[in-house]
Amino acid sequence: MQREVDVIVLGAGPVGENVADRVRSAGLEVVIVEHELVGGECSYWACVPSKVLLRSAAALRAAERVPGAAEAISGGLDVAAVLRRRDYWVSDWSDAGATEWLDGAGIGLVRGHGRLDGPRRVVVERDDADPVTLLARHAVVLATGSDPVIPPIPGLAESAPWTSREATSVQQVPARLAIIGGGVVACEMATVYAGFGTEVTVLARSGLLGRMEPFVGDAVTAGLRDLGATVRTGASPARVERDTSGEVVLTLDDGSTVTADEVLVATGRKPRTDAAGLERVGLEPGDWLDVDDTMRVAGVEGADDDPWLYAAGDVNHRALLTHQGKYQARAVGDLIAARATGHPVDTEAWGAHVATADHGAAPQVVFSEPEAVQVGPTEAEARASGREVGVAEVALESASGTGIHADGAEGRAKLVIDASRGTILGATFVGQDVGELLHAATVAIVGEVPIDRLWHAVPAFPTMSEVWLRLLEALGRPGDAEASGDSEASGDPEASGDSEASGDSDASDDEASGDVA
Ligand SMILES: Cc1cc2nc3c(=O)[nH]c(=O)nc-3n(C[C@H](O)[C@H](O)[C@H](O)COP(=O)(O)OP(=O)(O)OC[C@H]3O[C@@H](n4cnc5c(N)ncnc54)[C@H](O)[C@@H]3O)c2cc1C
Ligand SMILES: NC(=O)c1ccc[n+]([C@@H]2O[C@H](COP(=O)([O-])OP(=O)(O)OC[C@H]3O[C@@H](n4cnc5c(N)ncnc54)[C@H](O)[C@@H]3O)[C@@H](O)[C@H]2O)c1
Repeated sequence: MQREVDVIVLGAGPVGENVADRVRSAGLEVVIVEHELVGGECSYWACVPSKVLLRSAAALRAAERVPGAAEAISGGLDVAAVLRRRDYWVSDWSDAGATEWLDGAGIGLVRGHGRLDGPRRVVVERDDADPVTLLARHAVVLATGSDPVIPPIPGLAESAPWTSREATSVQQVPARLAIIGGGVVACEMATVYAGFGTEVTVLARSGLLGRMEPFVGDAVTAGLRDLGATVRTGASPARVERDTSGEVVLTLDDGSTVTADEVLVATGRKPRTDAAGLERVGLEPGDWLDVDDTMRVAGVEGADDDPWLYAAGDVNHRALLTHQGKYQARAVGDLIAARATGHPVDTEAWGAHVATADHGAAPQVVFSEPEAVQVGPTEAEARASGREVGVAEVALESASGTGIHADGAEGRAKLVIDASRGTILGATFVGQDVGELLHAATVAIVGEVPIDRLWHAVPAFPTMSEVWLRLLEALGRPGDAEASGDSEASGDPEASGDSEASGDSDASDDEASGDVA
């Protein structure tokens, strides 16, 4: 069977769905191919279940930190209720609702495994029917996502390790969980399971969250230890074995052992391109797909003057984040539609048909204990790029809203500045509920808002956002002779109560630094 449509999208994760939605909204005929669940990794085994599993314990901890609310707590976390809430959010791993949405949007669905079979041609192998060949009049978009990597540690693959899938779809919570890795999945899952009362051991070969500012890893290490988790940095498993009793024994490179009921591998991702027919268009199966800012795949045989193959989301490795993949999807979907319908194409930086923000303006929230968020480069990355860099770093509790939010709240905030242009390059926050502080930083970076103008963006009193004011103070008032080298940031003169929690000026002085190098 053969069918011709305007656009074929391979993979119905959040990214594929958004590409299909954009081209369909422009009036094109689109078919999406999915071999598992419509909604993809994010909806059933990643973002959604992980955040639901994290939320209940975070809410409980938040209440414990506020006198008056704390006294009302009459028990511990109800893990069964948390799992039930997770089951609701993943629709019991049914994609009936998602397919209904596709139907309503006029997007065709072909269930089965799709692979490229030449230019503009996709073959879909189906379980319950003959293969179907799809031909695209305009474009094929690969949105096939990524899979977890299982590193070649002797015995690991044979020990029935968990990946993020088992960790997020758990029905029986293990008493002991060893986690290999120190990245985002490791930190979030350590937070989940420590919150459940599991004995968690994190084995990180370097520090935690090593791609963020160094103080982030320190804060999350301390936060996880406060939850009762063991965090071992500089620890690498040399051998893993599941013994006859079902226990997993990890022998580390220093000869010590860790025994657990399950071992979670959280050591990064690989592209789902090994069985996508890449070899039929001159690409290497198993590789990440190299794309330009319009998501056009580089190196496609015979497509130099006639682009037709695009890749968006995890599979292009620009940013392994749902929101960033969906942003790419909007850009490429609109680009394909514009080209197909003869409308102007805007591929200049920050234009409608490019994903410019992937370079240096992609925000990430790590929902660990405490939360850790970042947009743009770290100080080290900015310096390595050869820019003239300034920094401001203050304690989160220098804003009195932080202390009101939760007793004993602590955290840090840092801005990385392009000192020659007077704009923000990067921002990092760590502390309870800092996720909601991040978008202001993203807006300032994308908008290239001059720091002098940011003094007029007044954060409301007494919100945690007043930490922005503390950061500006650390950089110095516009026109101050020695503005940017000032290492003193004042606390909040309105604050009262315990100086450590409220951001009293004395408390914050030695916590703040402004520096231009
Ligand atoms: C535990 C965990 C938590 C996460 N939490 C967050 C978070 O909080 N926020 C965030 O922004 N990101 C988070 N991420 C990352 C996020 O899940 C991914 O960035 C996102 O899922 C990528 O979307 P995608 O559509 O590119 O790929 P996917 O969601 O993986 O979807 C790809 C789809 O393509 C299908 N497919 C693949 N190959 C074929 C083929 N040949 N034929 C047919 N169908 C195919 C797959 O079955 C799948 O449905 C998390 C990741 C993990 C592992
Ligand atoms: N909240 C969020 O935004 C969120 C949550 C979860 C995952 N994600 C995305 O999913 C992606 C995957 O997350 P991840 O945590 O698997 O990857 P990661 O790249 O964040 O971390 C991988 C970790 O594994 C370690 N590692 C790698 N190889 C190893 C080996 N052989 N032995 C021991 N340790 C090893 C690394 O040092 C690192 O600490 C991330 O890129 C992230 O963007 C996002």
